[in-house]
This record gives sequence, C-alpha cells and structure tokens, in this order.
Amino acid sequence: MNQLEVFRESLGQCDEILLDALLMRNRIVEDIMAYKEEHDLPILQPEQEAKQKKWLEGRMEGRRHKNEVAAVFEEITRNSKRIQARKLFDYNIVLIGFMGAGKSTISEFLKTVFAMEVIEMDQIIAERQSMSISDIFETYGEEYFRDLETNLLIEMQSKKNMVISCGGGVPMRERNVVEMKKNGRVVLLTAKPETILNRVKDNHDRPLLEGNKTVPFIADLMEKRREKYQAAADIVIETDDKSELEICEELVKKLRALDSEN
Ligand SMILES: Nc1ncnc2c1ncn2[C@@H]1O[C@H](COP(=O)(O)OP(=O)(O)OP(=O)(O)O)[C@@H](O)[C@H]1O
Ligand SMILES: O=C(O)C1=C[C@@H](O)[C@@H](O)[C@H](O)C1
Ligand SMILES: [Mg+2]
Repeated sequence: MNQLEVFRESLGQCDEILLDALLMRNRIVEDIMAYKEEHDLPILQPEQEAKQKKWLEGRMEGRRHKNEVAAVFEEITRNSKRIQARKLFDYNIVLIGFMGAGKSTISEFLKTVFAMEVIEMDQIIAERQSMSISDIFETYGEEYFRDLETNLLIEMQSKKNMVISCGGGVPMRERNVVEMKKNGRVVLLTAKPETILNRVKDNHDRPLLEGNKTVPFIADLMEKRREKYQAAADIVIETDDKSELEICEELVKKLRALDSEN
C-alpha cells in the first residue's frame, strides 16, 4: 500500500466510526422520545439543546476547524429534531384562529423546536400573485382569493410534517376545512378579545382591524367566526397568558392523545 492508500484507508475507518455513531445517536433520540411519552415528561426541553451547544463550544475552544465542526453538529441537531417530529406526527399541522391568536408565532416556534417547514398561506399567495392580499381582494374579489387558498391546501396534501399557518379567513369556507383535514390535524388557537387587542394594537398589517382596534369590534367579529372555527378544529388551545413553549407542549400532548384515540 502506498501512503495515499494508507490515508484513504484511515479516512474510511473514520467514516465507519461516524456512521455507527450517527445511527446510534438517532436510535437514542427515538428512545428518549419514547421514554418522555411513557413517563409523561415534556417532549420539548430547549434547555437541553443549549447545554449541548455549550458543551461543544467548550470542547472546541481554540481548536482548528471549529466552525466546520459546529456546522456539522448544527445539522445533526436539525436532523434529530426532524426524527422527533416525524415520530410524533405523520401529517401536516394546520393552525387556524383569529388574527393575532398566534398562528405565525407558534409556527415559527414549531420550526425551531422540530425543524418543521412552515407554510404561511397569506405570504405564499401574495408572493405567487406578486400582489399584496389587499390588492388581490380589490382587483379580483374575495372568491378568487378563497380559491387560491383552497388550491394551496390541496397542494399541501401531498406533503407531510409541514406546519400550515392559515390566513384568518381560511376556515370560513367549508371546502377549505374538508381539504385541510385530508392530510392534516387542525389546531385552533384562541385568545380573549382583550388579549388580541393587546397583541395587535401597534401593528398595521391587518387591514380588517385598521381603524377597528377596539375590544367590542374584535369580540363581535370573533363571535361571528366562532362557530366555523370550532367546527373545523381537531383540538383547541387557549393561548392567553401562556408562553410559546407552553402552547407547543399542549399542542403536542393534545395531538398525541387524539392520535392514540384514532
Ligand atoms: N402566546 C403569546 N404570548 C404573547 N404574545 C404573543 C403570543 N402569541 C403571539 N403573540 C404576539 O401577538 C402578535 C400576533 O401574533 P401572530 O402574528 O403570531 O398572530 P397570527 O395568528 O399569525 O395573526 P394573523 O392572523 O394576523 O397572521 C405578535 O406580536 C406575537 O409576538
Ligand atoms: O380574516 C380574514 O378574513 C383574513 C385574514 C388574513 O389573514 C388574510 O388572509 C385576509 O386579509 C383575510
Ligand atoms: Mg400570521
């Protein structure tokens, strides 16, 4: 064997070790999940991730290839999250609820903790049409916009493990509810009108609320939509005075309970 062949042989041995370690790590991730479920422990423990990051920084301090190694570990962490998410949910999670209920916030949190992909329906529709939602309403009318929503929900049926953050009016059309349920569990986020007002008062991106930022207006519109939202929901989560972590933990628990019934 010449020197080059010796190096390649050694590299191959390193890859074998890495491969075995990765397979073992992935199995342990699944075991941890199963243990947490069995013992009714919180699935989400973000402090663990922070601990692992700190450990790596300590171990790599002043060493060569620090950034390269950090990038590999980031990817390993992301993949562990994906493994967890796939084990927990083999469908899409569809978030519905009133403006300001926290659909986008909780979607982003699910993306962080489970590395799930997020579809912001309003954003995708606006991007694809190269128009703002208000302009689509003004130019083509609400029916046209609702058709775009229906088509996007149908498109999402071929995907798995996505978080779909719906526009506030999506569940108002019955067909949309039928389509979202074909490959998704529907999570209704609720909040009291006072909470909603508090959350949206300084924001100007919600045309329906512009000039109407009062508790009576929000309560009235909420009441008009309540029945349809409730009818669409597989699970409901009240979000008042709860952190993102608490809401997501409740979401995981309730969805798992629902899945074990079916
Ligand atoms: N659980 C929470 N606790 C405190 N603040 C929250 C919570 N959830 C969301 N918020 C805040 O409320 C505001 C509105 O939340 P978000 O944009 O996620 O609502 P949304 O349901 O996506 O609204 P829209 O239907 O208009 O898109 C944001 O500023 C967000 O930071
Ligand atoms: O509540 C609604 O009817 C809407 C909410 C927004 O997300 C947009 O989808 C649009 O402005 C309609
Ligand atoms: Mg949103």
